Amino acid sequence: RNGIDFAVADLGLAEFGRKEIRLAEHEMPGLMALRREYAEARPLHGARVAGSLHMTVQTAVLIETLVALGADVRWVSCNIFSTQDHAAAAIVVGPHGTPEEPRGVPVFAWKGETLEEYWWCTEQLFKFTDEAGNVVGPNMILDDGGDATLLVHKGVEFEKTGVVPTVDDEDLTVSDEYRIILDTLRRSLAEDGKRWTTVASDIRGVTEETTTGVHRLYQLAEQGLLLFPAINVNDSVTKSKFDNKYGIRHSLVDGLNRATDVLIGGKVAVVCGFGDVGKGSAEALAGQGARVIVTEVDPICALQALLEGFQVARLEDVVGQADIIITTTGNKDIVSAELMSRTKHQAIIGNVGHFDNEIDIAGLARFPGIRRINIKPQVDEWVFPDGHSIIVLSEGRLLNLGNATGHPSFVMSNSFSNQVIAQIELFTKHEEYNKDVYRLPKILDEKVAKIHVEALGGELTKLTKDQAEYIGVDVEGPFKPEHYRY
Ligand SMILES: Nc1ncnc2c1ncn2[C@@H]1O[C@H](CO)C(=O)[C@H]1O
Repeated sequence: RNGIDFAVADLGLAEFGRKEIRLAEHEMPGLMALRREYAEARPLHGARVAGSLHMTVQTAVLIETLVALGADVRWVSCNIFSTQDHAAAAIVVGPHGTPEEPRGVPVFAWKGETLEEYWWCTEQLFKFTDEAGNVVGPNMILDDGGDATLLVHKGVEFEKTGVVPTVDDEDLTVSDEYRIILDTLRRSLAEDGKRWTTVASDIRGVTEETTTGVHRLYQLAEQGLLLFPAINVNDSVTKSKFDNKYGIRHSLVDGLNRATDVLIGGKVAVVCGFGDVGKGSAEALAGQGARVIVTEVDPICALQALLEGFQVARLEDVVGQADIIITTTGNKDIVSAELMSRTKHQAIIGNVGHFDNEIDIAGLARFPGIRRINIKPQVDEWVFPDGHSIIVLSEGRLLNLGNATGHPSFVMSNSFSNQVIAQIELFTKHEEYNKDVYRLPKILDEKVAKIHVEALGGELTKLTKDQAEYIGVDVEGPFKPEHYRY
């Protein structure tokens, strides 16, 4: 309808979504400041931004900021459970449209997608139309976890040989999801053997939201396979030291409460990983009165956990004591089916790492005699033959977004201010960048922080020139050397 294409759950939810977007704007001072700063210049005019990032109310404010700066946008969620349908509807309808005449942004996302639907949605990202009505690709990617970037890179790889590899149906090491990706690319190769090569040639760069997606980018860069420049937004200090830590401190408990309403106080909670996300998770659970045990591979993070007063142990040694197990590692194969078979009755197992490979759901489903009882959407009870059961949240996917609404607006304002700055940087100065992974300069990190300090009523102290010289910095910053760890 009205020329824009979309696939969302229910445009009738748009009015509700619009109300929550309006309230969220007040809580996202960084994005609103960037709209004011760039309203005239519209630096993203000509940008065609393909966004793969949880379609939430907070992301809706990000999308409308990109549009306010001149961008043409298409959007999907980066997770099958994280879409907030009322936010998706409001973005499609737009601030001036109606459900009958939507005039917003093409969105392909709904809460509860199948994996096949998820990858169909992701494919739609790459189908912009130019003024003449021709299908053209994006010239920017905004990614969270790297699935959009992966599709382009795998597509180009297979177009080089003209072959998409086949995988043995019995090969358990190949995930169902990867089989779907291969099928998607097999179909597109048959339709047009140069499609993804053409798409990649137009892309000026990608800006990546999260730890896991950043790992993938560094791996591609190290292998010399990165097809376009990338900005690592995750490692802006005002992203990872805020969103990853204080965002999860808010949304983990929100997810646990909405999913199970189990009292956390007095229980034993095992937090796997003590990075930024693990730190926020442990603090939140301890704040609710849980006795927190941390597992870690990194002695520095383990020492931090010990000095915060947490026990540090191996999961296999404490799994029998745990009432709640939360994975935050960004790694894979953390909680095996065998370990889950040894938990207390009705122990809660959940993940807040980006992908669903931290908890072995596939192995759990193959456990002899296992029974799955769906309690409600994104809450499953798995009953072992011995009669004890576990409660698994969001099928091992991000429970803060699957069982709740993710991080709150104020903390996402910090993250998304970095996203917008990074999009402007790569779109307008892409010739200055090689096919490598970059971070934003500290002075921009401090700019984002300053907006949010002032929004919370914080009063910054001014350095005198003498003091600035004494510590070897400029009065206006940056205030720390590159190697400083916050
Ligand atoms: N409410 C939210 N809206 C959009 N993205 C979010 C939200 N909460 C958390 N995230 C992001 O989700 C990724 C992990 O996929 C993060 O690193 C966070 O920045």
